[in-house]
Amino acid sequence: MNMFAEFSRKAPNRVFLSILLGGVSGVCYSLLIPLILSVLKPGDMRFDEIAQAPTRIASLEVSNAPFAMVFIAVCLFILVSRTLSQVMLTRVAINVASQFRERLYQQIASAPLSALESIGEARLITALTTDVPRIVMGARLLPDILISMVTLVGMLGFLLVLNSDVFWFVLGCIAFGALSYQVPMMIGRRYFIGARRSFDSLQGSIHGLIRGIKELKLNDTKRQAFFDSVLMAHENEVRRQEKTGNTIVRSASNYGDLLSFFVIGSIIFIFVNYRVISNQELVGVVMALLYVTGPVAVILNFIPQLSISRVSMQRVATLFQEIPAEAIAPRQEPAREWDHIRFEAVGYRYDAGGSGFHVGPLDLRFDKGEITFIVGGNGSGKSTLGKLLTLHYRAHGGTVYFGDHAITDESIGTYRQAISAIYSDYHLFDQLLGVADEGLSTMVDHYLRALQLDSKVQFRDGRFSTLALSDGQRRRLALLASMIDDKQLYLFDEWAADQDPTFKAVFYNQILPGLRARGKAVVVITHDDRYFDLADQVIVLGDGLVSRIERPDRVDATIAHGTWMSDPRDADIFDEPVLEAL
Ligand SMILES: Nc1ncnc2c1ncn2[C@@H]1O[C@H](COP(=O)(O)OP(=O)(O)OP(=O)(O)O)[C@@H](O)[C@H]1O
Repeated sequence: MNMFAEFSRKAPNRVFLSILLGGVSGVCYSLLIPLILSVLKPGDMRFDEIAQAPTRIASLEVSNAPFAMVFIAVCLFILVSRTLSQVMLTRVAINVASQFRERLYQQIASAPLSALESIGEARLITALTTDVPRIVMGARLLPDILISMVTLVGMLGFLLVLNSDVFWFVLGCIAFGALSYQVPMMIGRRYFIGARRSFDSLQGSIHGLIRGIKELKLNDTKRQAFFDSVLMAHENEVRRQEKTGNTIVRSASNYGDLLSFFVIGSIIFIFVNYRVISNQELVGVVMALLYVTGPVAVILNFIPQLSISRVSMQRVATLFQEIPAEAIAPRQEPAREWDHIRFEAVGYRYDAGGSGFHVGPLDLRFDKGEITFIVGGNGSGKSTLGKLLTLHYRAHGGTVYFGDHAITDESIGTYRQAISAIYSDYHLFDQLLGVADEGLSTMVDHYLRALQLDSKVQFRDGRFSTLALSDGQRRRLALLASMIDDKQLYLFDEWAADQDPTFKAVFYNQILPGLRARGKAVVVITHDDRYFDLADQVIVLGDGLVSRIERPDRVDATIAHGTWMSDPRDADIFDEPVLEAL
């Protein structure tokens, strides 16, 4: 991916105009020297005649007034055109960066969950927070580099007019300098690539530090080991690579800085002995070369930074390639009515790069108006089955039916809309997104009371007043959001694990039966064997396969405990004494 090509593709007109302005500004910049020389050397045939007598302009005596005016005009023009060029190209750069991020957001949102799980959070966050700003930084340098290049070309043109021998000599020196400068730059770039790669691991360790702070605080030995062999190992690796890369690149760029002086020295000490050159020409050449020192320094100093940007550009490009688009047809069929979900020989295997764990083949059925418990030992494949059921994972074999409809690329998107799931690694948003406003506050307040959260959280202007809650309370708030969604299939992955016994009972004896009574298909991944009787079917998993399916004689908890967790949309239950049934 070429940064300049990307810019040109995004905003060709503006990029062209800014290059034009940058180029013109560079030409004007390179015209300043002949202009000054022509004032200092009146009578030189190469330059126009200039006025000798001072002219009064606004009580100031000005020599060579016409030249002075041209000089000021050129300076002002440089100021305006350069600024415009920089501002325009920087704006394009900011747009490109923002579009990069947006493309990443879109790609993340439309990638299969399995691909995101295997890429890992650390890499995605680093791309968004480190690589994209580096790309912008590189883009911001482009106008300066461009202007300096044009100045350099203009100055070479001036040398050609002055003395063609000098021109060829300087050109040869620049070619040699540029080539000899490239070798260390390439080596330095390798170190930057290495540092960038190590940065992903460092990011992962930083996550470990922040998320694992509680464990680390309780164990000094563990903390020390984590610092020595994980966090600081990555930190040192990044530091080492960046230092070495910078040392090489800095040395090369200083060498580049002095390039103009090497050329000047070669001309005044060596060249003059081999070719005829007048003193006036020599002064002109030296002035031109001194003048060009700045632009050369800009080009050479900014190139290292550009190479850092290029590394980031490549990382983002690789990431784009690694995140596959999910196989979902752009036009989705409307969902048909369904009363059950059926698995027919459904199988799923984690990539060989992951655990290689395999689930299935599974033949299962989940009915609306029934509660299914999925039980089994740790690692038996319960959550994997859950993700197959909620259509987050696509089966690698077999077919998932919603009613009589086999899920395909053309329908998976619409059938997903019928599902609400709370996984153990759920994310709680501080607002209810995509829900109609009408009656929302009343409904949320009802559920807040029912879930005993009304003294902790308020719902105002579409947001929850706080998410600073206990684990169990946060999970209740996630349940509230799920209830508001009012879907047809509910999946709870160990939802009740961190609820107190009272609320656990509420969940199993009231919330689940309430959902069943409302005709939802309810699937619960659980270890709470005390409540197994409540289920219509219990699927026992072992090592990715169904060990057995039980259908306990259930107590109809809905009838036993009323409609405590009913949807306020269904009935007028606002006056019901909450938890009275307990
Ligand atoms: N993202 C993943 N990448 C690779 N392998 C995975 C991934 N997630 C789970 N696995 C593998 O699949 C197996 C089953 O995991 P799963 O989460 O389905 O088990 P579970 O029954 O829900 O366990 P638990 O009761 O501990 O939550 C695990 O042993 C693990 O080897």
